[in-house]
Amino acid sequence: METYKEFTFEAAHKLEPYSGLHGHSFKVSVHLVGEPDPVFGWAANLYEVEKQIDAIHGILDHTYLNDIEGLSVPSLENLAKWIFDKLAEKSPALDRVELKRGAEGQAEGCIYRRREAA
Ligand SMILES: Nc1nc2c(c(=O)[nH]1)N=C([C@H](O)[C@H](O)COP(=O)(O)OP(=O)(O)OP(=O)(O)O)CN2
Ligand SMILES: [Zn+2]
Repeated sequence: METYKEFTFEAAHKLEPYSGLHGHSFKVSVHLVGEPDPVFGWAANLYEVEKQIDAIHGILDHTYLNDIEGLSVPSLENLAKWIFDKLAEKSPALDRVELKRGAEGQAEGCIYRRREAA
């Protein structure tokens, strides 16, 4: 069983030497897997996951990502891993984080999976 929760945030960044200061709408999909609860069937209670997501949203939304600790180089890949690591601290069922930026049909993104964590 796999459960997911999406959230979005707006943020600015730069990635020298490839891009100067500019902004994006980011979309994040948080996926959770595990043994289903015998009563509710879920591997993770979204009510609990949403609390963790709200905390991360509060750190990222309407910010300059380069200024956030651990995000001085805010590529898609580093940002997906940063979100994964923050959520994994309190969400043992976390399996992967999918991160996208850009309009539907033109989006670019990356997926960070638990098994990549060393
Ligand atoms: N694998 C990755 N490659 C690159 C990344 C990345 O995050 N992962 N990032 C960049 C630079 O940021 C590049 O300059 C992209 O700039 P950005 O504005 O973020 O994206 P686009 O150039 O595609 O512009 P749109 O706003 O999406 O039109 C390079 N490589
Ligand atoms: Zn960018």
